Amino acid sequence: MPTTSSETASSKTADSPPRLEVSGLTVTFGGLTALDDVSFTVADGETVALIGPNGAGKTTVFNAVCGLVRTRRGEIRVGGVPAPSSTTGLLGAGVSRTLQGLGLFEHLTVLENVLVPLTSVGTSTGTSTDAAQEVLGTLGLSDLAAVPAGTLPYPERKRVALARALVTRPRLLLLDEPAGGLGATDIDQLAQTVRTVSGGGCAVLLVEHHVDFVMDVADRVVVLDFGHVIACGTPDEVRRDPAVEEAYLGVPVSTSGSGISTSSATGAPGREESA
Ligand SMILES: Nc1ncnc2c1ncn2[C@@H]1O[C@H](COP(=O)(O)OP(=O)(O)OP(=O)(O)O)[C@@H](O)[C@H]1O
Repeated sequence: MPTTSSETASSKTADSPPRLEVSGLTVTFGGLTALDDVSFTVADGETVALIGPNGAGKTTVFNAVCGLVRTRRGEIRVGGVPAPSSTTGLLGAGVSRTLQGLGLFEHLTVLENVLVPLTSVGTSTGTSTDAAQEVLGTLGLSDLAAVPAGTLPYPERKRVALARALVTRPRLLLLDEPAGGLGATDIDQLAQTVRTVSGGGCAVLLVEHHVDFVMDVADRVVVLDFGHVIACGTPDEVRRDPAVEEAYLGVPVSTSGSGISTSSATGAPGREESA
């Protein structure tokens, strides 16, 4: 069997607690079970991708980690202790996230947007500005620091949102569809940024439909379908898993090269494409 479910949905570090540990997470919305007994971990320096069809429960995992939805059962631990539920508590625990909708303050400048989380945790003005300028430089945004965020093209706005998530130097970074809406050059740059961040010891959990990007950056992939973990493993293991092909990736059309190409030309399959 190329992959298993929750048994191997964990990283292999035994000495220290995982940066993120999700155990038996169950979330319901009225009569709908959005997540059912979901378990996985993300270790320091590891990049784990959550993939699955639309409505599989990926964003609900993020919202549960951030205390935005009530969990019916299960436990979420960050660095070995129960995850805080407030924004400031999460920032204090080294947790940062981006949003699918970016959530930028469009009338504020790029620099002001990036300063927001540092203001929330009471970092001094000088230290904040230095940190913000540094992350803007890293992401190639220095020249845009004084520009209102709402006037920028989508790829730049997306980088601003990433800069805002990185400015606190997170130990756990949650990225919600970071490659969505980006072209090939921006995706390559994003992949390099993710590698640099995880190479510095940050645990990265990303939700993403862009399969090629996922297979490029992820150490492990957790596949959700209808709120269940149906597979977990390395990108190659997950690609070869028949259950994943059936639920999400579609029928393989080529097995040459380093991995399997899927029938999706966009690299962004959905539930309807796997029928
Ligand atoms: N606040 C909510 N109230 C009711 N149902 C919800 C709520 N949030 C999510 N759901 C439902 O829970 C299920 C999982 O949704 P979720 O957004 O987590 O899926 P997803 O995998 O992130 O999907 P997508 O890829 O489309 O973003 C869906 O059926 C969705 O309609």
